[in-house]
Amino acid sequence: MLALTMGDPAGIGGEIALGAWTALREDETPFVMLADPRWLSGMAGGRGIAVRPVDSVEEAGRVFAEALPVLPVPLPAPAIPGHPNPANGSAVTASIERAVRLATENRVGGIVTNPISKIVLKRAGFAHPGHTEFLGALTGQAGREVMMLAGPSLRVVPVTVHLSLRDAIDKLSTDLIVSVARTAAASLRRDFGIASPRLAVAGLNPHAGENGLMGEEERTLVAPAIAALRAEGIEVIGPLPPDTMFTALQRERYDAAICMYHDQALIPLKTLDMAHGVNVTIGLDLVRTSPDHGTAFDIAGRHVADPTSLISAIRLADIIRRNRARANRSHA
Ligand SMILES: NC(=O)c1ccc[n+]([C@@H]2O[C@H](COP(=O)([O-])OP(=O)(O)OC[C@H]3O[C@@H](n4cnc5c(N)ncnc54)[C@H](O)[C@@H]3O)[C@@H](O)[C@H]2O)c1
Ligand SMILES: N[C@H](C(=O)O)[C@H](O)COP(=O)(O)O
Repeated sequence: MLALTMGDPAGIGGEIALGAWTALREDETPFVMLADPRWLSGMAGGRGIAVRPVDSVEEAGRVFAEALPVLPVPLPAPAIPGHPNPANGSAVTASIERAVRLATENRVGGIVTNPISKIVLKRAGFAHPGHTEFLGALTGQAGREVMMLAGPSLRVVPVTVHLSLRDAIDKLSTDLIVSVARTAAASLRRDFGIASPRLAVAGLNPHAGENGLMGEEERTLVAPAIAALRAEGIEVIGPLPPDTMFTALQRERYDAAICMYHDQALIPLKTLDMAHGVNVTIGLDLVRTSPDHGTAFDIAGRHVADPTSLISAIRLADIIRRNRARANRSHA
């Protein structure tokens, strides 16, 4: 059993959750949603989908084939599609907190999060840049969390995440590149079952600096990180020119691309296959995945949102849960 959070109730989270339940109800990956059942029922009625408030994870397991089970998290204000309201921020974060608690108490095998709006939550007093950092704090493992986005033909791991480009470049360091890449290699082994992971590290500048002609960071920051990783026995190539490292031919050479900033990583991933991309938090004991898109306020309420990325996220959370259980058994 997995726990699915509510996300911003003015976004597409409810719609795609109903779509995911329809696709997965006969599957072996049941989930329970932590949300306001009245909000979900309002959306589900017109689509002939049943939503069932439940009191426990066990009850959720019993009803999953017939109805989308919901552990109630009441919304303080009405949810209007496309019009986010910071007054609902407390319920959005409560849903995440309860899901994490269920996971840390081993009542669920992992959590899948629906998209939140960072700016709306900030207006509601939320102190974290996004889920990734919030989950580190909630699990008592702050600083270990790393973002990976995984698609059918590419995995990317940004070294810096929700920062302006200027701040991201200032934050880059050899130590940070090494620690993020190390976490990625460990996750590829434990979560994705790749015994000898191959990493590719991107340069920061055009042409990966071209020997200092277009920037020094490849020589001063990235190359020393690659040397340190190789010294630890990790297979690494780079610094690669960022404009060509995502071609089909280049992608054959590695299992994950370590990227210097958010868009260097996420643009190729989402352009190649947004529907099947999944955001995975690696480095924590918690299993957490999420669709690779946001709240999509522009289409919320129209019932045109594609649930494929959420379905992929639920399936991947279950795969990671199983891979970790297998790895733990073989180490026992
Ligand atoms: N995991 C998360 O919580 C997460 C991830 C990304 C963005 N966000 C948040 O989402 C908000 C909106 O961000 P954005 O506009 O940059 O990105 P977005 O992914 O919400 O939307 C970008 C475009 O893609 C479309 N789109 C997104 N998901 C779709 C789906 N499932 N089916 C069909 N079309 C879809 C949208 O309609 C929009 O045109 C921001 O507040 C951001 O913070 C949250
Ligand atoms: N950077 C992610 C994306 O653009 O898809 C996203 O904002 C999610 O961040 P969290 O998982 O930390 O909320």
